Amino acid sequence: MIKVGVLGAKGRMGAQTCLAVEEAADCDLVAQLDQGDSLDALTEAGAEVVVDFTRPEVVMDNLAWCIEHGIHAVVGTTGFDAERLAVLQTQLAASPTTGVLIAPNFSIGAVLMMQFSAKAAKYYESVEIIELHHPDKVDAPSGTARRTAELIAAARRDAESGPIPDATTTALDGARGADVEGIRVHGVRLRGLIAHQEVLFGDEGETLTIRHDSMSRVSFMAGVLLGVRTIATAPGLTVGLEQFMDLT
Ligand SMILES: NC(=O)C1=CN([C@@H]2O[C@H](COP(=O)(O)OP(=O)(O)OC[C@H]3O[C@@H](n4cnc5c(N)ncnc54)[C@H](OP(=O)(O)O)[C@@H]3O)[C@@H](O)[C@H]2O)C=CC1
Ligand SMILES: O=C(O)C1=N[C@H](C(=O)O)C[C@H](O)C1
Repeated sequence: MIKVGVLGAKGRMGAQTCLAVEEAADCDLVAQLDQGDSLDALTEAGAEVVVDFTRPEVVMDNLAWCIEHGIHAVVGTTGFDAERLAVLQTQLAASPTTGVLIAPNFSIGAVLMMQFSAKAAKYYESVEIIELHHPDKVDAPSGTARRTAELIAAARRDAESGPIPDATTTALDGARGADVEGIRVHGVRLRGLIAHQEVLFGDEGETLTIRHDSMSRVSFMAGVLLGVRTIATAPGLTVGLEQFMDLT
């Protein structure tokens, strides 16, 4: 049995994760912590793996504590940039048997959407991303959109693609979205939505739209459990659930 602790257990994703871990025959939910709870409860309960769905402003402290105590971490919380990942690499170097997975999106379909988008990137002159989420989300653009843009930008660099055409010379603030490594990312916040993304590619005479929809938070749970089951075999830092999937 894998002893699992959940951070952010009272939140939307944390609560769903507690249910999924409780239902998993090979997992034992030993700690459910939220705002104000001491992390010491994790060691007291013997947690081997922590799942973090908290907030960008607290996740780094949680991870520093977990790494220091040799507890593996499966992380869905957003807010990771190159600087944060470098900090984690340094912390993990001092705890070489500990694994941390940072997964911008745990939905298998969303991972495939990102991978397909990276594959398509070199064939199209134009690309833009639209992410659509529930209005209670605190960060924009979404972690998934940022990661998708980074993967597309890397693929375009590798292919030595030219600049994306855009003749805009005057615009209202925000009209052309955020710029993530040269890729335009647009955010929608709408009651009724959960998590959705479209990646639009265009070239002379054709467009390609790759769309993914999470209609329920259950959609993230297969990925979370894959992370929980795999992380102990993957010491160090892993970014992206695709690293634990067979995508060959
Ligand atoms: N990777 C993925 O597949 C997914 C990632 N996410 C990401 O996960 C994160 C959480 O999303 P969501 O569940 O919707 O957000 P919620 O706001 O519903 O949940 C976050 C929970 O964490 C609690 N919390 C805050 N600080 C701490 C702390 N120091 N220790 C423990 N708990 C704390 C919050 O309490 P309080 O409200 O009192 O602050 C809240 O209960 C976001 O970054 C979101 O983008 C979401 C969906 C999927
Ligand atoms: O806050 C959310 O809900 C989600 N957050 C993640 C993100 O920012 O990409 C994953 C998914 O989009 C849901």
